[in-house]
Amino acid sequence: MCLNKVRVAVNGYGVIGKRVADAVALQEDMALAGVADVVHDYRLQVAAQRGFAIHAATFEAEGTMRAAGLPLAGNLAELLAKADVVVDCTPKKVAAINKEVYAAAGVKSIFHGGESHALTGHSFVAQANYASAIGRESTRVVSCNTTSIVRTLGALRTAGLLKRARGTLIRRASDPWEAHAEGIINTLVPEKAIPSHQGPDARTVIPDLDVVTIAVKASHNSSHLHTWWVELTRPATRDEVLAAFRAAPRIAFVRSSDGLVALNSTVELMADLGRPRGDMWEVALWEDVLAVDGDQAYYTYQVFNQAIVIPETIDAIRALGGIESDPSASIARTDAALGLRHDFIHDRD
Ligand SMILES: NC(=O)C1=CN([C@@H]2O[C@H](COP(=O)(O)OP(=O)(O)OC[C@H]3O[C@@H](n4cnc5c(N)ncnc54)[C@H](OP(=O)(O)O)[C@@H]3O)[C@@H](O)[C@H]2O)C=CC1
Ligand SMILES: O=C(OP(=O)(O)O)[C@H](O)COP(=O)(O)O
Repeated sequence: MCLNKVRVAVNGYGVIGKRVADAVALQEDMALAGVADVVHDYRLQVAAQRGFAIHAATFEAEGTMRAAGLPLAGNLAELLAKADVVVDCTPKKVAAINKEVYAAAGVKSIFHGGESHALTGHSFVAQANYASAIGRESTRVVSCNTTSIVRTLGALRTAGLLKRARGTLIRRASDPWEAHAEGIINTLVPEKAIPSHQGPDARTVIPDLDVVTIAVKASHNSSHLHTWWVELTRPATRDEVLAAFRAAPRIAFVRSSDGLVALNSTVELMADLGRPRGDMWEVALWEDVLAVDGDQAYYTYQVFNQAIVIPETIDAIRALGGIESDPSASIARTDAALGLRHDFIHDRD
């Protein structure tokens, strides 16, 4: 570590990588060593404008990036030489090949939800298992959907209320930047396997969760929506269930009565709040769409997939870097630096 700051490299400057780079730059205990990628279009040109040190991730990319006029600071090996931790944000299945490269360079590595649990043997959601990641060589920040599942079911579990949960995930078809290249129009596409992979994936973080998920791809690109039916350990009141969610980090209540009636409403709200890229890092849980009937609870929330894993990634860097042993302290530090809220409209604190 350098002057007690963890030096962080980001490999893959796409939807997740560019947000990780910005978030790292905001942390007082981290320094962004640079970013690497293989593309030379507007995405990396903007990174150059932001003053980030840009590296070519492959030999082939070096020539095309130079030819496009990108100010290259070096190759991937040179980036790794000035980093303590690398966050791999390359596309699914590319990342796995990189693991040995990182290990050989003596750099700790963080992967994302497109990779398997087996790649690192540890899957990360800060509020659930930060402590077991401290000092590890690598971990995997689970996907956006799985992160939301662990945050919300973890909240009910911490309150002693969770028996079993069944959820339906209505997934966005593509990310906005690539909507021209792939997408679904005027239909819904059920995922072929039940359970969909997110429920089992949540068990890589909390092994004893009784959870089943079904997923459907829909023809929008803004974010995901989950509906849940949860059997509680005992009859409870609506207020008790709300209190369990309120006590957990990174869950923000939204209300239809505030005009927040759909996925696009919160997307608009984030823009109005001046959030970078309109990002929502919190799970947005509809307070007035939550019902409890004896030992059965029903609720709905939104997962802004492009940003929800960013706070977790920052905490994972702190855990692997070994600079913070208290999970709550890391979560608080991350959330303050990024500006997470418990409620976007009303003062809940
Ligand atoms: N998108 C999302 O909402 C979420 C994604 N994730 C996970 O995050 C990870 C990254 O996904 P995402 O950000 O969406 O991916 P993107 O496709 O948006 O970005 C990946 C970037 O890495 C580049 N790249 C391709 N090959 C290499 C390589 N060999 N070395 C370096 N860079 C390379 C890509 O270039 P090119 O475009 O040419 O391929 C692209 O610029 C995945 O594991 C994904 O599952 C997790 C939560 C949410
Ligand atoms: O939206 C995502 O990726 P995608 O490009 O596979 O749709 C997030 O990584 C969530 O993926 P998940 O559906 O595996 O939880």
